Amino acid sequence: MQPTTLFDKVWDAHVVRKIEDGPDVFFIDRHFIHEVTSPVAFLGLETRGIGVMFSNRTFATADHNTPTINQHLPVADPLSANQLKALETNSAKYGISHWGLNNPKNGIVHVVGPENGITLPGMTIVCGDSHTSTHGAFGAIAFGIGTSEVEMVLSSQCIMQPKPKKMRVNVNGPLGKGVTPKDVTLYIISKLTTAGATGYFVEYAGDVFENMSMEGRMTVCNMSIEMGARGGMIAPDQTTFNYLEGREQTPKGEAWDKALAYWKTLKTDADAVFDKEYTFDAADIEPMITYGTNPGMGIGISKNIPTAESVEGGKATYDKSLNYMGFGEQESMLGKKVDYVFIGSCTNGRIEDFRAFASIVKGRKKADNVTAWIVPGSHIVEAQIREEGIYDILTDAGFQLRQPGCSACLAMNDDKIPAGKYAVSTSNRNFEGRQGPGSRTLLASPLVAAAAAVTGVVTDPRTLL
Ligand SMILES: CC(C)[C@H](C(=O)O)[C@@H](O)C(=O)O
Ligand code: SF4
Repeated sequence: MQPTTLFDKVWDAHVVRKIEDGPDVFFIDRHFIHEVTSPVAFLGLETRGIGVMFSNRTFATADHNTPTINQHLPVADPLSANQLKALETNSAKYGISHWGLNNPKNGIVHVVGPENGITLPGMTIVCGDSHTSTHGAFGAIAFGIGTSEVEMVLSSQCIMQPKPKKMRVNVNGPLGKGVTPKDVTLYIISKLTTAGATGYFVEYAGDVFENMSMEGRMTVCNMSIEMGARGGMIAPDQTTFNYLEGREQTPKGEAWDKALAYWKTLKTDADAVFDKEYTFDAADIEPMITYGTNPGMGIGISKNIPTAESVEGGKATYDKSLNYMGFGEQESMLGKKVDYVFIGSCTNGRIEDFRAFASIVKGRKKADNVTAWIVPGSHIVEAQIREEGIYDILTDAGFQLRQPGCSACLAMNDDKIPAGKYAVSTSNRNFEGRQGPGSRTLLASPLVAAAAAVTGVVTDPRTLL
């Protein structure tokens, strides 16, 4: 038999119909929806007088427009309130499970799916949201779709998709002190650029990923789309199975054994061929930070901002970007003043991220010049933060814990970084105005965020560990 990749195995198992010279008709196991990209899709169903085909394969959670304080109060912003209401009403109308504000299972869609065992290996998963790639950490094919496709999946549980090309990114060797999964992904994107994986679906392989926790794998797969990839995935293994076993919606008893036997077959065969392959050495990766306005503009924290010649997009893009950020060519990032620190988002809003943040904060104090937004990815993460004593470490240091949501990741809610201010952020995008009009974002890991939060400037976390 022809050796095949993990991606092919999962893809081929879901093709409902092959269309000659056209996209495959593809079955979707799980469909996540949130308040931003679903209202128009539901409106479409209504206009056409059709319903939702598999409400039990569809899951709704509110995250983008939710406030992160006083969630028990009515949502003040009328636009946000409307979106949230629409999600609730549509879910009720079509019998879709809905985790709205104050539901103990509420949180960011890409955090709650895996946490509740809805995301499983070998599945196809979509959501009207680009960071759906996160779920690929479980060996699922997961990707973002547009609102018209949301309508298509709601009504037919299928989607039309051309098969992407395949890329493998290998990273091997032990990771250095203070080097986290976020640094691995920012490093890969800095090497491949934001367009380097356009048209590809990426499999991450090598011992760095084999030794990584599920939280870390989710961070890496989450950021895949920032290098243009359709999605990213990692073969399921014992770490995956341990994470999933016993979660609310994972199969139980005999069904678990049967699922497990199938999941164990989900790996790339030894001689399978990829359209493109990259291999990196873990020893070359340091804690990373971005200095520009796309996620590919990242450097090792001890390095200087590169010259225009070495940057994707050429001098015009480079100058515009540095001008927006208020930085100069060849400057060091270390010591730059920080106004805001944001830890959270579907990239770094899981328990392991708060553990990392607390490991630096413990016994130190928040810097006076820093406003910190500490935002768990879900209520379940929030509960873990309290149970594990992280809450006490944070409050002793002068930090406040907020309630779950996308928060300052994209500022569709009240958490906006003011114009001109610098934010060290554990999220995934540093585009102009992403965290609020005129805001300046430095993407980094939870360790780098913590180091900035206690010193008030960009600081190498290795000096505090
Ligand atoms: C609002 C939503 C459609 C968007 C996305 O697709 O990613 C958001 O989650 C983001 O991160 O920019
Ligand atoms: S946390 Fe950020 S990246 Fe993730 S879904 Fe929300 S807005 Fe998008």
